[in-house]
Amino acid sequence: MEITKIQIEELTKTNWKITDGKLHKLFNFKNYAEVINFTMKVFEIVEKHNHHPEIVVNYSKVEVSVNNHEEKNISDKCYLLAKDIDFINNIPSI
Ligand SMILES: C[C@H](O)[C@H](O)[C@H]1CNC2=NC(N)=NC(=O)C2=N1
Repeated sequence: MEITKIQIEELTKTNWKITDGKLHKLFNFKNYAEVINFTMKVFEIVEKHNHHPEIVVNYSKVEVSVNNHEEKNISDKCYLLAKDIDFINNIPSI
């Protein structure tokens, strides 16, 4: 099922954006240790969701992008994954 406008509005409040047809968020951290800690937690929940985002890892930031591969759209699975990633990160990034 495709993501709803209400779900998009909700994710916008925690700085998720839609770029190139994907749900996208940049997470900032103090250092690489924090980056890896966060990324490992993301790997864990991704397997539970069976929905796999693109993850770009940098020294102090992690970029997460997700869409539905076949339909090339953003679905409720993307929404649920984004919510869970926010949950493990706890504090919304700028
Ligand atoms: C067969 C398998 O469940 C699907 O291909 C899943 C796996 N992980 C996925 N991850 C993402 N991001 N999009 C998908 O459409 C997708 N499809």
